[in-house]
Amino acid sequence: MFRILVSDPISEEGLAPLRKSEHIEVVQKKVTEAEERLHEFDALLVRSATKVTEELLVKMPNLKIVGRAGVGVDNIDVEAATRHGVVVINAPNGNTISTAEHTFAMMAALVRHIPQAHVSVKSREWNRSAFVGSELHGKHLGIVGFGRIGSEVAKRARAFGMNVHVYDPFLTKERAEKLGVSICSLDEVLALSDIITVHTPLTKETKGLLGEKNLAKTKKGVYLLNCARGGIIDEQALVKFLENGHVAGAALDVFEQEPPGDHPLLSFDNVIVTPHLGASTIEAQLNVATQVAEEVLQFLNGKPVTSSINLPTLSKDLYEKIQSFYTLAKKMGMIASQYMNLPVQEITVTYAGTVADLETTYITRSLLAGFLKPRVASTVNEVNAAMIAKERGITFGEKFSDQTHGYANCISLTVYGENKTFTIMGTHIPNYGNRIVYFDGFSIDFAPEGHLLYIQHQDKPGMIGKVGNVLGSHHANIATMQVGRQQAGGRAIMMLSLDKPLDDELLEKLVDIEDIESAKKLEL
Ligand SMILES: NC(=O)c1ccc[n+]([C@@H]2O[C@H](COP(=O)([O-])OP(=O)(O)OC[C@H]3O[C@@H](n4cnc5c(N)ncnc54)[C@H](O)[C@@H]3O)[C@@H](O)[C@H]2O)c1
Ligand SMILES: O=C(O)[C@H](O)COP(=O)(O)O
Repeated sequence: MFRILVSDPISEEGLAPLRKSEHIEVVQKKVTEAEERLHEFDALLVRSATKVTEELLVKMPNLKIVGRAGVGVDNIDVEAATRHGVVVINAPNGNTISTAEHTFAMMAALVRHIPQAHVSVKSREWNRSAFVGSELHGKHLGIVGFGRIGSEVAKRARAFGMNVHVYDPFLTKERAEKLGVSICSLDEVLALSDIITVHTPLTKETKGLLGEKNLAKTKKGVYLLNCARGGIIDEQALVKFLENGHVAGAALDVFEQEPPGDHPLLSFDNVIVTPHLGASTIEAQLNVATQVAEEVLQFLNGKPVTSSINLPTLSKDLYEKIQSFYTLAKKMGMIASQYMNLPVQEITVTYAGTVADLETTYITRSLLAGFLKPRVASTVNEVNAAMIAKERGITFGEKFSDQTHGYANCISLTVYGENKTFTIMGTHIPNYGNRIVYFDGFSIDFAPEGHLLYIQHQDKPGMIGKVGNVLGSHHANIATMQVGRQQAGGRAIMMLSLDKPLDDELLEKLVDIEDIESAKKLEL
């Protein structure tokens, strides 16, 4: 049974596919109400209210995936989730239109004083002269952050006859041209705009981006909007600039603390507010819930997720192409880790042939996870493998080569320990499977799976029989056997696959055979 905790209000209709599955239990409860069962859940679905902290992750040792039904993941400690091997996904597109529309509704309401006029009329007043507004037409709109929402706001602004100025340090000239906007510096946007709206994520760089220093660069009488994240416009600075009359008004959907409590901003008549409603439409909620539910189902079925924050994302198509290499790489990592049973400083993966054209980051992560698995007690997977390797002082890198050694594709792994280097090479043969074709100096050909026994010995007649005798007399059945040697009468190897794991006593008996140099078992 796969258990999912839904700790914020998420569209029931969107989650229906999860509820339908008999292998899934969906529990709808706040984290605080589910304290006693936290350790059971495999997945956690949230919006912006639940804070996914390290402390919560520790209480949820079974957690594998956090799904954010929305865009912003600033309520999730992604680094901690990565460390715990927990995949974090979001639903980045589902609420774009709703939030852009909300921004626009706020903008129109702000410059036409609609909320204030509404309250006045409801109080039985009829004061037309108190609410004279301004047109949007012909005004200069500054957009800070030109991603999904920023660009949708721009489209609507142009339809209203506004002049749009955009600041986004990551926006390419080509994309700006395609979207019909001119890229400006932040200072230009501040100086030119009658209205400024922010649509960036909340990051170290954007926190307080519109603070005292930058607000001082804006036009007197500027209107400000924040439907992105509380804190991008510094709230204290905003209070100051409202008090001195420099800022004509502000529309805020988000706050540094939510709910904002008795915040001084709420006492300004020219500040209009909504309680983080940007994504609160039936359509957006259905979209984000559906996206997250589909992703969780994918994950549950061992398929790739497409909107992960802490994993390279893969399309279904690409996943199908890399799946075999992904498995091959993991097994190669596991073999290397067990074979090189000593501290390792460096790992290099070389891709050649058709595999070199694929998303190798994913394959490398799989290899690292396979390598680390026998060595770390905590969960290790593609999500945290790179981080754990780094923490353990293991550097790793990818290389690309033309040398396919006669195969259509080839993955080589070299592991560098203090006094030993180990190289293994694998290939995937369509309709045949994964094969290891080179092992620590020997050409060989075996399938990397099951209970393997690797023996190094002198190439002498009768060695196979001696090994077979010892194994047979202890009821250890040999499924397959591959042999290799560097030269006749020199060093040779056997790679056997057995029906059952070999016990250590038997391993010692094998090493005692004359001319056997070493015997190691490899569990894959
Ligand atoms: N109010 C709501 O309910 C609501 C709903 C959805 C999204 N949001 C928030 O809106 C914001 C934008 O969402 P989106 O989906 O458009 O995200 P997005 O990732 O598509 O766009 C963000 C843009 O900000 C730009 N950016 C990053 N750092 C910047 C900086 N220092 N200066 C200027 N630009 C910078 C990025 O290049 C990107 O183009 C996010 O903070 C998101 O959490 C709020
Ligand atoms: O980042 C988002 O998607 C929005 O802020 C929406 O947040 P919500 O899901 O809590 O409404």
